[in-house]
Amino acid sequence: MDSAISVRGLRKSYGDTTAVAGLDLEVRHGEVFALLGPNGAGKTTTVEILEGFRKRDAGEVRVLGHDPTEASPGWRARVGIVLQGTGEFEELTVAEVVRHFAGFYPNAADPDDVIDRVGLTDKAKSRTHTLSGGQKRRLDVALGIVGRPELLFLDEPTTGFDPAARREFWQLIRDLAGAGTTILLTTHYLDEAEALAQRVGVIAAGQLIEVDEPSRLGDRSNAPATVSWRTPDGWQSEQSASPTALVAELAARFGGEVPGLTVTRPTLEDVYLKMIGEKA
Ligand SMILES: Nc1ncnc2c1ncn2[C@@H]1O[C@H](COP(=O)(O)OP(=O)(O)OP(=O)(O)O)[C@@H](O)[C@H]1O
Repeated sequence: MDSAISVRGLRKSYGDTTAVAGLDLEVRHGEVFALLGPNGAGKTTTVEILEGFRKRDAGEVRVLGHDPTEASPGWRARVGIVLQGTGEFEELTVAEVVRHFAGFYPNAADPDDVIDRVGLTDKAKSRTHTLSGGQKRRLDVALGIVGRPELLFLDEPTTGFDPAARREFWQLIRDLAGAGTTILLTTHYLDEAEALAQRVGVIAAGQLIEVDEPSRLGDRSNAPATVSWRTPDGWQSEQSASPTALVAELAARFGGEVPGLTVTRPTLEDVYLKMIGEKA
């Protein structure tokens, strides 16, 4: 089956600065794919090329089967983009802005339903300049999904959200994914990538250096575990490739409960930081 996004050898420079240096990427239909990478790695440049907002210097790009530089209105209607900020509509209410945007699409969702899904029903009659930062981001999301896109681009969607709002937003993303929407997410929150994405790709210095499921990235699932426990002299830890055997041995040694026992493996953040550290 064709990929929703297919990129081969993508390159883009700004003067002497190489932003994207031969990047390859495949995003399957219906998956949530998270792009991770440090500041300046080339994520925004890549995503804006895929959205048809920037021209590339070289490489092949297909988004829903089309080259974004030749974007037709029909293609645009199938692609949802969550932009940051709706400053020009400050005097309109939330409901008015969402209805206005719904008018751009041939097959728009019901605006009231979209407002409800992003949790802004209480604010539907408020002017947008009175919204909090997190509420403005929810409105941005509403505008990105009102056209019922097949593919949704989300650039750092939960920056500024409180923890409860983030969980609600994650549920919205899961609902959209469950309904078959393909989602390309950029985020600096590793827990967000882990919670939402089937696969994550790490960009460093303009190239995709690894792609895998979050639980397997950097061979994380095979990494040694750290087993820690308390002894009369203080804490002790040991790295072990077979932590179950070590825990059994400790249980025998202590004759039952091992004081303060924890078994941990590297987190997604641990493997990610190691990966981009090696690349730097
Ligand atoms: N319009 C521009 N003109 C000149 N240089 C640019 C422009 N846009 C981006 N760059 C440069 O290209 C490189 C990649 O930037 P980009 O915004 O794609 O990174 P990013 O991975 O999205 O970073 P962040 O996580 O900080 O958003 C950086 O060195 C940046 O300074």
